[in-house]
Amino acid sequence: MTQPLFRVDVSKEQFVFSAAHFITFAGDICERLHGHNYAVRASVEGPLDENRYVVDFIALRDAVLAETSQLDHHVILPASHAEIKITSDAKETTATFRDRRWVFPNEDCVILPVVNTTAEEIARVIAERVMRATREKFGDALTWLEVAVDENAGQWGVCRMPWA
Ligand SMILES: Nc1nc2c(c(=O)[nH]1)N=C([C@H](O)[C@H](O)COP(=O)(O)OP(=O)(O)OP(=O)(O)O)CN2
Repeated sequence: MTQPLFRVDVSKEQFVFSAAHFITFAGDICERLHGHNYAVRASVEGPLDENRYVVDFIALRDAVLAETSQLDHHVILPASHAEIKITSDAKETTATFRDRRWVFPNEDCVILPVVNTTAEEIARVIAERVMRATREKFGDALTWLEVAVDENAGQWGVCRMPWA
């Protein structure tokens, strides 16, 4: 008989983070700076442990919250975009795209290791960081971790990472 599959999902009001960003699309269209109230859901699949848990909801919740809290009330900028260039001095962070320029106080910015600050890429970064933070506690038996980021009331970017 096939074994049942188990999963836990955490999707909390506390995970909502308000942040500003802009992306490029269709080659060379660069959005204006704008904000979203991003929502986040995280899921983990695997066998049940001795508690009959996949993982403890609370541990997963706290690991996700640690990441979303760092993004709340910040401008999210891409570290690896081909044309959006980010530089920082002691005080300010400057983003440029061709002849456009945005200048922010350093403390208002979070620069993520992404090509474009899409919901999919933000989901990947959160997933990588949550996996790193929980790997020791959750062990090796899980099959995958998924993080979903909602940019605008039902527009989700989702990243599923093998628990390898
Ligand atoms: N697969 C993806 N598609 C799009 C993404 C994304 O991250 N992944 N992102 C965008 C833009 O960021 C866009 O700004 C989305 O914001 P939204 O407010 O939903 O766009 P609208 O222009 O329709 O704004 P309204 O205020 O709702 O009119 C696009 N696609």
